[in-house]
Amino acid sequence: NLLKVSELGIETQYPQELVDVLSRINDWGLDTFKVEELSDQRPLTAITYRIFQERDLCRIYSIDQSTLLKYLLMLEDHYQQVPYHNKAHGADVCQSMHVLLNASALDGVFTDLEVMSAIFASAVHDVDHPGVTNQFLINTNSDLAIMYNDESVLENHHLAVAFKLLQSQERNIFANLTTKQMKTLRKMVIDMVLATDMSKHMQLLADLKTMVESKKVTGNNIIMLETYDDRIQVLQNMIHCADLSNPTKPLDIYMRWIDRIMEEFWRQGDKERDLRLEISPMCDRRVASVEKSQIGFIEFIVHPLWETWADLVYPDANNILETLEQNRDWYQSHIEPENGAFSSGSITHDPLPNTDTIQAANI
Ligand SMILES: COc1ccccc1COc1cc(C2=NN(C3CCCCCC3)C(=O)C2(C)C)ccc1OC
Ligand SMILES: [Zn+2]
Repeated sequence: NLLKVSELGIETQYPQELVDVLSRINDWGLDTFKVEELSDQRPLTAITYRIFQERDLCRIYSIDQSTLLKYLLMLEDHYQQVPYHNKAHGADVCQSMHVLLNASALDGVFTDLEVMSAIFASAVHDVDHPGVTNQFLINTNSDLAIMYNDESVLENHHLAVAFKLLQSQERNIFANLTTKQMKTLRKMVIDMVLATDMSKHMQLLADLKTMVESKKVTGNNIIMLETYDDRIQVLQNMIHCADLSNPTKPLDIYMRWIDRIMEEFWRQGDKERDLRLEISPMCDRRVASVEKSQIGFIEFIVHPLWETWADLVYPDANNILETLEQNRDWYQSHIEPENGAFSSGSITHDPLPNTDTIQAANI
């Protein structure tokens, strides 16, 4: 088992099972929940450590393995125990990003430093998330909203926490980077994590569509990205896709993420009710329709994004888009009847959360 610990990075009573689950590190649909169970509640450390090994980043950047483990364990401990935005979500987005980076249309496009920045950004992107939205923090005059003047409040906080944890010598995984490399990494990580603010979604998607329309590829269909702006734009959309990847995963896994996000939004709704605040859209556990929320989420946000991403990296994301559409169809055919009673012979459905509902949610 000692060998296993150094290979896995964490202690576990199930080393072989964990090695087996992590052997799917390069696959879409790796079961993050299984990793969570088998790693003794260390999914973020287990997955991120495995990805660093897979990509040989410790050798390339002279990162001491015990320093990496110390940083990852400390980072993981700074994810809060909230229903959805916890360390399992961080681990899931990190592993999803790792797979997206492997698209053959992006083969050789990004440097090792850009790849490490992307993996690091994904691992840290929601650290110390309190389980409420930016709007809630603003509406309740929270310390965080005061600190960040209502602008990308959560995303600025995640970044500050992630970089502060690097400041101790025993956890500084980037100690052996040159000053220039560190400057570049820091800028890219900031740009990627800030792009996970849902209020930037429409602009990000519009820019991605423009890029797809003017897509330039090499002879063997590899995307050409000449400027920093083009390169960071692809990485920003990539982390945004990874963050919104739950509906593109196998249905049983997708459903477990839904359970978690609904509980987190409903708890916010409970807080808003107690504070006599207006309850955010779809956050009232007494009137919520899980199926309708998912259909609105996919129709208005997730599918438009993934359809455009699939165009950019065509045909590498076709299977992902296919699973998304199958999951959408499943929810469309499983909308629960209006609280059991049928009105005169026909089922009437409220219109799906229309765009002003989505707009109202300040995305
Ligand atoms: C419109 O969507 C919903 C509304 C209320 C309940 C559930 C949904 C759909 O299910 C998910 C939603 C999210 C998110 N939704 N949003 C916001 C929330 C405000 C409303 C509109 C803008 C989107 C987020 O920032 C994240 C990414 C955390 C993440 C995973 C989900 O399912 C696995
Ligand atoms: Zn996230």
